[in-house]
Amino acid sequence: MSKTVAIIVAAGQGRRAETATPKQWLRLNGKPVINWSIEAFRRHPRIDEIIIVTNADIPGDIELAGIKIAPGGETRTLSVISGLEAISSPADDTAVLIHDAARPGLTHQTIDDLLAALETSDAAAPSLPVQDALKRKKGDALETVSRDALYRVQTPQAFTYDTISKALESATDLVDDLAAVEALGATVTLVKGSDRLHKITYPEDFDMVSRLMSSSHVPVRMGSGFDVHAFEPGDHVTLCGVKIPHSAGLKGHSDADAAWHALTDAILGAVALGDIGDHFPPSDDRWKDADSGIFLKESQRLALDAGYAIANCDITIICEAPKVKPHREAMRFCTAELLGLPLDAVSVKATTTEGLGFTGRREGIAAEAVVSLIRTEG
Ligand SMILES: Nc1ccn([C@@H]2O[C@H](COP(=O)(O)OP(=O)(O)OP(=O)(O)O)[C@@H](O)[C@H]2O)c(=O)n1
Ligand SMILES: C[C@](O)(CO)[C@H](O)COP(=O)(O)O
Repeated sequence: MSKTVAIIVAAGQGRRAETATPKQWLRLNGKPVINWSIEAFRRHPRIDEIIIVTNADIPGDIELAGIKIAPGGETRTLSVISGLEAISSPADDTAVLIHDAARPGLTHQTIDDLLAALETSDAAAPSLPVQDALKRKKGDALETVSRDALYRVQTPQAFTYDTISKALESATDLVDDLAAVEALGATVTLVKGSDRLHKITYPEDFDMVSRLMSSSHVPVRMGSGFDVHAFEPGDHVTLCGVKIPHSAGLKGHSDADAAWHALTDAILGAVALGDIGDHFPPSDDRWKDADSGIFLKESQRLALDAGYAIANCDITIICEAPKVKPHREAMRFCTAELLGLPLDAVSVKATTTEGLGFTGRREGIAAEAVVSLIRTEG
């Protein structure tokens, strides 16, 4: 597949949800409903382009960097067509994932499953079995409908560009996008859907989706991080943002601040958002010689977006030299100031390994960090 594009349709009025502002712009578990899907796509390594379809003025707290906006249509289907028209230089085999903004519970597992299914099918979608008994009204009577081979189908629905653009050519109002390709006899794979992908449709859905997405809706979360950098020729090391004179430097793509890297990983770990390498890959030139304070601040922002604030952190630096103690207060101060925390919420400690191992042989510095986060709302 040449590239992968995510289209998030967000041009609906949300009438059934009965809210003054359409549901996709309301906050859920700490951020706007649509942000959950934007971030799931943005963080997925295979998504090359994201398009949001809407006519609304998008609220300022939605991060739109690198996202294209396409105009909404009268119906969901017309909005999807508008999104398809906005794709930059599509090829026949461009993979297109079409997703409802109203389904915030998207996970990378679903995206992975859909893209894998698309390798061998024209289309793929997440689906769930029907659990309840199904009845059809026949006048005043009821008849039972067999559940065999019946599925509830969710979004994202995945297609090759060639398949979906042809299928929707003259469509105007379909129940979903699969309906268009089914009519052409295309091959469709159903992958495992999930309860947390439930669509917010009615007022009670907000609460239900919030709970489904927050199996981790706990008041306190913990995270731990660990990092190592090797020595190289140089005259200082940077730890917790403080330049410490030394007979060697630390080797790394960024400023090699092992202490702040460990703390960044601890924060990301506490909210299960991957690790520093996922967000700031060493292959990205933007992070060459970067101040690691950027990574730390961003991890704090991501945690806040997920509804958690840093309560306290404890960093341990492991090396024979340089001596950390004379710089410990500056390191605490620098960390507390960057994160806007009281000084007594930041601990920095140091230890040697008694001459043992790579730190004992003075080949590099290791750092570990533990952090606790507290819920900011809900
Ligand atoms: N003309 C439309 C209608 C719907 N949608 C989007 O399609 C998704 C699924 O639609 P639905 O839940 O029906 O949303 P609404 O149309 O907003 O809801 P309602 O039917 O209750 O008004 C939503 O993300 C919605 O914003 C869209 O982009 N353009
Ligand atoms: C596209 C969809 O979300 C797939 O389940 C669903 O068909 C939308 O239906 P709605 O009636 O427009 O909410």
